[in-house]
Amino acid sequence: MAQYSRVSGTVGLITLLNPPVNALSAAVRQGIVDTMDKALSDRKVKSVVICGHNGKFCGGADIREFSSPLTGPPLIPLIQGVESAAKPVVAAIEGVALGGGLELALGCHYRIAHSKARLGLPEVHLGLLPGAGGSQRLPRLIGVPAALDLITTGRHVTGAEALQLGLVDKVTDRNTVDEAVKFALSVADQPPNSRRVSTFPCPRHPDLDALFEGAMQRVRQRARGALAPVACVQAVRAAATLPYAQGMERERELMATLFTSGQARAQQYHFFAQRAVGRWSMPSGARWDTTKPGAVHKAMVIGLGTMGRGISVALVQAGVSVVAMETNEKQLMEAKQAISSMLERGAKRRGVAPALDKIGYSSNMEPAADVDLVIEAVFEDMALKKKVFQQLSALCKPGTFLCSNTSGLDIDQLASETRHPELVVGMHFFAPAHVMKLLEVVYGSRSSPQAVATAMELGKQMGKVSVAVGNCRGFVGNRMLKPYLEQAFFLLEEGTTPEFVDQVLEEFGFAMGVFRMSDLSGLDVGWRVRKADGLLNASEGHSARIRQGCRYSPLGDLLCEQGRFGQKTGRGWYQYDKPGGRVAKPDPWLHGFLEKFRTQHGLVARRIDHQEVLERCLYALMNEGFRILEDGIAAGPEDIDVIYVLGYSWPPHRGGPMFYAGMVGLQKVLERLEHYHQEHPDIPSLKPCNLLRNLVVNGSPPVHKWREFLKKPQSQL
Ligand SMILES: CCCCCCCCCCCCC[C@H](O)CC(=O)SCCNC(=O)CCNC(=O)[C@H](O)C(C)(C)COP(=O)(O)OP(=O)(O)OC[C@H]1O[C@@H](n2cnc3c(N)ncnc32)[C@H](O)[C@@H]1OP(=O)(O)O
Repeated sequence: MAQYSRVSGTVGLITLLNPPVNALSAAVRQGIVDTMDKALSDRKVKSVVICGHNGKFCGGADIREFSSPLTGPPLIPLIQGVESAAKPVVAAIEGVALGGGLELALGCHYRIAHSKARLGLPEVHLGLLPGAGGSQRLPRLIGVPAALDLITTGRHVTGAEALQLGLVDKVTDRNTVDEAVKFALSVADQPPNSRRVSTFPCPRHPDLDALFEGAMQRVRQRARGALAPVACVQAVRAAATLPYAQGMERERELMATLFTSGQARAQQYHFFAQRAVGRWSMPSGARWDTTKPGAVHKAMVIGLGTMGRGISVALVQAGVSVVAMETNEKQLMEAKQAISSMLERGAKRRGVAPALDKIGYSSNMEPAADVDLVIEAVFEDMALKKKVFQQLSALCKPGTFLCSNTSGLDIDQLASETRHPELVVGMHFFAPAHVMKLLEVVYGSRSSPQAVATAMELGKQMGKVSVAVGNCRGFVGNRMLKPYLEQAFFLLEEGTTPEFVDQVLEEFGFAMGVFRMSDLSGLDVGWRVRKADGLLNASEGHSARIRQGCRYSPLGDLLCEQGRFGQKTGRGWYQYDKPGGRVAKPDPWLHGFLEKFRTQHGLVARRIDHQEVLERCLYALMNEGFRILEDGIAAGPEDIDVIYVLGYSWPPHRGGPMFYAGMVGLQKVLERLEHYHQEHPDIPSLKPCNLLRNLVVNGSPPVHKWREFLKKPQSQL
């Protein structure tokens, strides 16, 4: 709804009221129509101010309403009504003016913003475009290049930057509503005719064709198949080339296509899923809203390889004092330099001073006695990690939380090395740790709710989306990666090439196909794990392609034996111009090697098509996702989907693997898995899991209902 009052004698003040972000729900839209009528018909009122309740102007259209038929007054004519008002209307922008919120402000005749307010048109992240005139008014107000940037990236600008762009008329550090009311008094006698943005001509640009060609190329490269960024460029082009009314018609057409697309549904699901994962729970019944996190003022990071460095930077940037520890002197010196320059670059980007005084260094564990939380980031080796946890347990003051950045080792084993296993949790960061938004917080069977709450909260403080998951090999992300990688290897054995598999996966929307990804992260990483698991040697009398009773592909091991570790050695699944090179080129040696391998093992290469690559890789991954839900390792499909989109470059416009399974149709996923499992009975990951079968038997309910079919995990406390 919206509240109305008359202030300072002649100003009609309209306050949008819909906590927490004053989204433009049907009730709010009706409220605006009613209060505008009041203000315009009250003869004492000479000008109008629109503001938002509780220091937030407006977070945009109510996204929750998009899934049902629209009711209430539509936004486009509402904004048109504000713009054509005969009395001057001023938007008082505090907190946020996003999406439809900024479009409403663009319909006002003046915009006054707090310097710290955030303004933007982030619809592109929801699979949409600014569909209430934003794509047509913004270029008219700030010019085509700046509008293209804001609309295609969805980035927020501060009030201060908005002033530079010409998006707002005035910026203040004082009370924005008071300033807007003063401003409204000062323009009360000026007819707003010349202030209607829709009547502005679009500022001329010397070479519109080149500008739009360049923009289209850039968005297509980044979009990975998403429709919205492309439609955003098309809509702005309409603003630049057509009269306003025709531009609005084009905006409507493009919006209608996006609005009804599966992509918009997927991206909106992802928006809410990112927020839902914050409401975590544990099998014990402990929950986010009943558990208080411990305070973390000072933390220690142990091991300053790539991960430890990134984690240290993320902590310092979150305002936590850090002791960064590394026993290898050379590594320590290099880390100091690298961390300082990362902090300096980050501070420059954010326009603040680098907090170099927040970090100290040590070559021994002693400082652990004085910290609230430790994050161990040493080499991925259980014996080494156990030793570190034993030492920490002896050194740390009571109550210090002990966290491991392991990417898949058993948290319970680490906890059992300490005197207080309840203080131990996994904090699985993703590289680069100061950039990537995802954090998997892993609770073991004895982790206390407070330890989980502390890690979750610390992740949030670092600007991450934290997802709480149970303890199992590989946790959620890497556990699901295993069957996906396996299928890719098997497909090579059966006749395809790394280039074809990668092409199919990249066309699907992954930033990198599985083989390019594996070259980037290093083939030796998986090799070491397989070695530790005793998988490298075939048992006597068994085929080299069977290990521990299941089909196994030794291809990765054979490459490692040749010293082909990927980008770092200049050779892997592809070849590179030098060690450390980044441009992957097909490698004739690799193709010959695959042929030889097939001959040696009596395999006849067959033609493998796009559909088979996609189905075998993705459906095996999804099937593992269903198993994870069945095992209670993830509390719901949203947890898995957020992990995959934010940590494994799953395309956001496909929602995440579990959401995508629903889009494809659970029945179809089940049938195809059954088909492939029949063809390959020695690959257990292709055997459809019970939860998937159960969901299909129950009519394939939509993803938000799946939790009803999950067994309540039993408390192990
Ligand atoms: C059949 C054919 C028809 C075709 C024609 C259709 C034409 C339709 C015309 C429609 C006109 C479209 C108009 C417009 O262009 C579209 C939009 O405006 S889309 C919305 C754009 N806005 C955003 O994307 C902002 C989203 N929100 C945020 O980024 C953040 O929430 C925030 C505002 C920056 C605040 O961040 P925080 O303080 O961190 O808080 P949270 O993020 O945790 O949010 C708190 C709480 O609020 C919920 N929420 C936030 N924004 C919205 C919203 N816009 N709608 C609904 N709910 C919102 C959020 O989910 C949290 O709640 P929780 O999920 O935790 O319960």
